[in-house]
Amino acid sequence: MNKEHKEIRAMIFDLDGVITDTAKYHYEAWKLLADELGLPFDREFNEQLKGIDRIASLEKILSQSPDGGQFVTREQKQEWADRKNANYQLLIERVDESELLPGIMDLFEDLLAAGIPIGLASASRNARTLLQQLKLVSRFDVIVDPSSVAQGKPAPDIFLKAAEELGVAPHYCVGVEDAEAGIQAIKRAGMFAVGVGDADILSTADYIVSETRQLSLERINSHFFK
Ligand SMILES: O=P(O)(O)OC[C@H]1O[C@@H](O)[C@H](O)[C@@H](O)[C@@H]1O
Ligand SMILES: [Mg+2]
Repeated sequence: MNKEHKEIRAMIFDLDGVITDTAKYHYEAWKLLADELGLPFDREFNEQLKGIDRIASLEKILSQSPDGGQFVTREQKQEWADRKNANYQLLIERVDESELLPGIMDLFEDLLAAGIPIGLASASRNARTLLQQLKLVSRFDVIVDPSSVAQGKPAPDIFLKAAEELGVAPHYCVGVEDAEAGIQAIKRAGMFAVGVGDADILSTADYIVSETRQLSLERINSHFFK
């Protein structure tokens, strides 16, 4: 592709840990369940669960048990996943606009002013509820339902679906993520990946900031054009 014609035509966001700090509530909700099941679980292990859907996350936790969780039935897994989700829904009940991460609203304003559409590519089935609580639903041109894609992150499906629904070719899209699995998904989709968080964990991103307050359209643009 001719570099001179390269420009950002869409920005596609993850939700948990990028727009709002719900990543901490996912951790707490899994921790409660893991403690009940007597399974080891800490913040370091939790890093592997970021971006990963509910059942796949549970399976990773169960893989820590002596038999690797291989004899757990589908029904039992569903029951535990539902229990984690009930824990999580209690924790997010009171989330409102005050829990928007710093700099996100300014970035959305800049995107709006520049006419760049915004998509949501969250693995969470609670995403729409959270966007409602954050009063953000109308900000998004596209919200992909994670149950509508065949494979979760790190597969590229959800980012590709967002780009398709926005009508923008992937190489004109920027994806923003706080999880390793999410960065992999963006890269596999052929998009420019912005990582928010630890540079060691997100090392395959094209541009990394440690906090959302450092995100700006101008800075992302200057790296996109490199
Ligand atoms: O259980 P939910 O709300 O559908 O979320 C699925 C996944 O959504 C992702 O956004 C989170 O990073 C994961 O931690 C979470 O497991
Ligand atoms: Mg995330």
